[in-house]
Amino acid sequence: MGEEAPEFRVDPITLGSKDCQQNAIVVGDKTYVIGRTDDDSKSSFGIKILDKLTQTWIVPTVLGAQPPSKSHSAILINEEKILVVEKGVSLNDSIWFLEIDTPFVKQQRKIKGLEVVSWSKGVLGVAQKPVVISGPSGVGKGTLIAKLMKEYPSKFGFSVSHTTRSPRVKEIDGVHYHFAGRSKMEQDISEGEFLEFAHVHGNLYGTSIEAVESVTDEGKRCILDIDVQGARSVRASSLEAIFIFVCPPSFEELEKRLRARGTETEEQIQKRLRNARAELDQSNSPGLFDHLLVNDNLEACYENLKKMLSLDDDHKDSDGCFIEDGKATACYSILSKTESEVFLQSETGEVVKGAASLLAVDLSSLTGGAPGRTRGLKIHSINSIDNDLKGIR
Ligand SMILES: Nc1nc2c(ncn2[C@@H]2O[C@H](COP(=O)(O)OP(=O)(O)O)[C@@H](O)[C@H]2O)c(=O)[nH]1
Ligand SMILES: Nc1ncnc2c1ncn2[C@@H]1O[C@H](COP(=O)(O)OP(=O)(O)O)[C@@H](O)[C@H]1O
Repeated sequence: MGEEAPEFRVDPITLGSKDCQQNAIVVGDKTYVIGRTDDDSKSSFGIKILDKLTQTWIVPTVLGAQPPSKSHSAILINEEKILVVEKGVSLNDSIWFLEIDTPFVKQQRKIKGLEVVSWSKGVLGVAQKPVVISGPSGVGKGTLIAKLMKEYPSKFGFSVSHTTRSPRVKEIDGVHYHFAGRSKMEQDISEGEFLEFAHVHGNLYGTSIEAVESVTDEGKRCILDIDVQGARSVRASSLEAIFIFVCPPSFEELEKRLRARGTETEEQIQKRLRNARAELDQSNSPGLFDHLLVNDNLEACYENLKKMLSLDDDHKDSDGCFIEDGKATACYSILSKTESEVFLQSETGEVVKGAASLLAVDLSSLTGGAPGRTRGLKIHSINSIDNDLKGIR
């Protein structure tokens, strides 16, 4: 256990009304005041920053879904983020990060030219790596993914992309794609809500962070069907994934499949075939794809895909990391912190079933962050008698 970090000062202050609880966190020349405010019976989190140099208050633009705005305690984790622990909600919903200077916040500050902070929800456990599947139009990506989802409905979940293209006859909004208007989609991209986006065959396509996170929240492994540009962007992002490129046995067979599918006009088919050549050329880009999969015989190809996925099966499902009864209402507040752990104490003093009156939150292997989730939290009980991680399934 390390020493208390001396440079982090936390001054929880409770102002006048019991409806307005605020925490002041000092970070260099700035003081972040995080407070619950009740306006017109609607409770929300207010955030203000006092710049000590200029003695002025700044109201930042706040990105991300905010915590439930019950009572809370807060502590500075490092110069990038503040941990906020909510009381009166389930333990699974109680851990949040207010990002004040992460790479995402820095980028958004630059884009907007404004002071920005962003919320990110803390999630226990690590998830299995998402699977990115790319390949030319008509090669059989959708067919392979549909087979996988049918055979393993509780193991895999599909990342539903946004697109500005029109729906095909059998496509359902929200299931195959989120069919979106261009201006709204462009605005959401500029707000930082997308993991990646690309112009493909004349339309805009993109993966929202929520599309991936919501699958992962369900404890499923996320599958992304995206083009090569998208795969490149995901490679460059903080999302660790495995990348598979599906190739046709020949260009002639690709053309045959595309025509047989009967979903595109001749002009659209020609455009897809032109783009297919470029995509096939890029499939060998060094360091981009982990696996090349030839889709000749469908059943044989599907078996190969399954083999590829089990090769990467080193991460266990995340449900092993949840505190038993993490859905029960909890009332923890921050007690202290070390380099990598924050200690929480139950305010009611009573032991929540499966948890404990004293918890250690291990922050050493956090991944992700605003505007999605911060994953990789580990929580264990440190009750004096019961020090054996009782309560961790
Ligand atoms: N970059 C990116 N590409 C996407 C996304 N969703 C779909 N695509 C790709 O866009 C291309 C066209 O998809 P679609 O219109 O469904 O046509 P299809 O490939 O002929 O079935 C395919 O290469 C998809 O992999 C996305 O969210 N991002
Ligand atoms: N191995 C295969 N052999 C023959 N036809 C295939 C094979 N895989 C897929 N198809 C067919 O090819 C067409 C294109 O497949 P699809 O999954 O829509 O491709 P993509 O999603 O890559 O655009 C579909 O009509 C599908 O039934």
